[in-house]
Amino acid sequence: MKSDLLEQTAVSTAEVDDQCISIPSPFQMRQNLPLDENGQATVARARTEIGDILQGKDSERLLILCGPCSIDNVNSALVYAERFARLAEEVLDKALLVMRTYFEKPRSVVGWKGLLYDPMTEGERSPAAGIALARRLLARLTGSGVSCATEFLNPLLAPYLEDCMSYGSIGARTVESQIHRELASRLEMPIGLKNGMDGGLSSAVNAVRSAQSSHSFYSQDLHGCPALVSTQGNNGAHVILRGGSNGPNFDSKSVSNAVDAGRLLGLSRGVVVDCSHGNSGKDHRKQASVAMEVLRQKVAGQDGIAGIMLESNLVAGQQSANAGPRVFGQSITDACIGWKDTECLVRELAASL
Ligand SMILES: O=C[C@H](O)[C@H](O)COP(=O)(O)O
Ligand SMILES: C=C(OP(=O)(O)O)C(=O)O
Repeated sequence: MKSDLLEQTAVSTAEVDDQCISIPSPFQMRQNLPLDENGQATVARARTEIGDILQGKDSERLLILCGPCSIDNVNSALVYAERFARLAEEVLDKALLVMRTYFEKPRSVVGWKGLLYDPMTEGERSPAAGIALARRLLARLTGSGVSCATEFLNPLLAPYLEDCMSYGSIGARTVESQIHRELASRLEMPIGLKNGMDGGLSSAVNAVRSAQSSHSFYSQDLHGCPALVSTQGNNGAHVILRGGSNGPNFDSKSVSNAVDAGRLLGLSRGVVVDCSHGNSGKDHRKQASVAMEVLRQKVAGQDGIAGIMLESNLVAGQQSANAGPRVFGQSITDACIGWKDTECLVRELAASL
C-alpha cells in the first residue's frame, strides 16, 4: 500500500515538473515595470473619488465603468484610451469615467481566457509575457491619467496588477467562492460583487458582507511564498446588478431591493448596474436603453445608484478570435457598443444628470 502511494506520488511529481513553467514573482514584475508618479497618483485619486461616490460624499456624479469586454490588443486599447480620456475630461463634472481593462475572462465552458494567459491569441504558451504586456499597458494608461478597472479572477494573478487598478470586480461565476470573497476583503480599492448567474441578489449581498469582514486566509506574499494573510475587510465592497438566467434586474424594484440591502450593510449608494451581460441578454444594442432606464430611476430620486457599467469598444459587435484577419478594435469576447454610440450615450447621460 505504502509503496503504491509513493509510486503514484513520484509519477505525479514528475508530471507536474514537466508541466510547470516558472514565472517572475509579483515583486519582480512590479520592480521591472513600475508605475510612474503620475500613474500612482491616478490610481490613488480614482480610488478615493470612487469611494466618495459610493459613500454618498460625492452625490453629484455617476460612476461609469466603461470599456472593452476584454483587452486582446494593446494598440486598440491605447487608441480607445486616448478617446476615453478626452470624453472623461469633457463630462468630469457629471460623471467619473473608469476604463474597463479586463485581462482575464471567466469562461462558461472553454474559450480564450484573456491576455494574461494568451497574449497573442495563439495558444497559452507564454503567460508571463501576457502579465508584462498588461503591466506595460496599465503603466501607460495610468501615467496618462486614465484610471482602470478589472475583474479579479485568479487570486494568484491579482498581486501582479492590483497596484494599477482603481476599481475591481468579482464576477458572477466566482461571487460565491470564499477564496474570491477573501481576496475582495484584502484589495485596497472599491470592489463590486456581481449577482450570481441566476440573477438572484443574495449571492452578491452575502459576498459584500463577507468582503466587508476581516479574514485570515492562505495565500502568497509578493515574492510568491505561501503566506497566511490577514485582512481588515473592504469598506468599498458593493453590489453590481448584472441580471442572469432568470432575466434582467435593472428594473426599479430590483434596484431598490439591492439599494435597501446595501443600506442594511452601511452603504448609502451601494449599487452599480451592469448594462451588459444578463441585463442586455448579451445584445450590445440594448445597453443604451438599460443605461437610460437606470438614469431615469436616478433622476426620479433613486439615490442609491452609484454607477453603471458598459461594454464598449472602438467597433460595435463581436468577432471570432480564430476566423482569419481581425477587425481592429472589435471584441473577441462579448459584443460591445462601438465608440460613436459610447460617446453619444455618455454625453446624453451626463447632460441628463
Ligand atoms: O464577459 C464576458 C463573458 O460573458 C464571460 O467571459 C463568459 O463568456 P462565455 O459564456 O462566452 O464563456
Ligand atoms: C465576465 C463579466 O461579467 P459577469 O461576471 O457578469 O459575467 C465581465 O464583466 O466581463
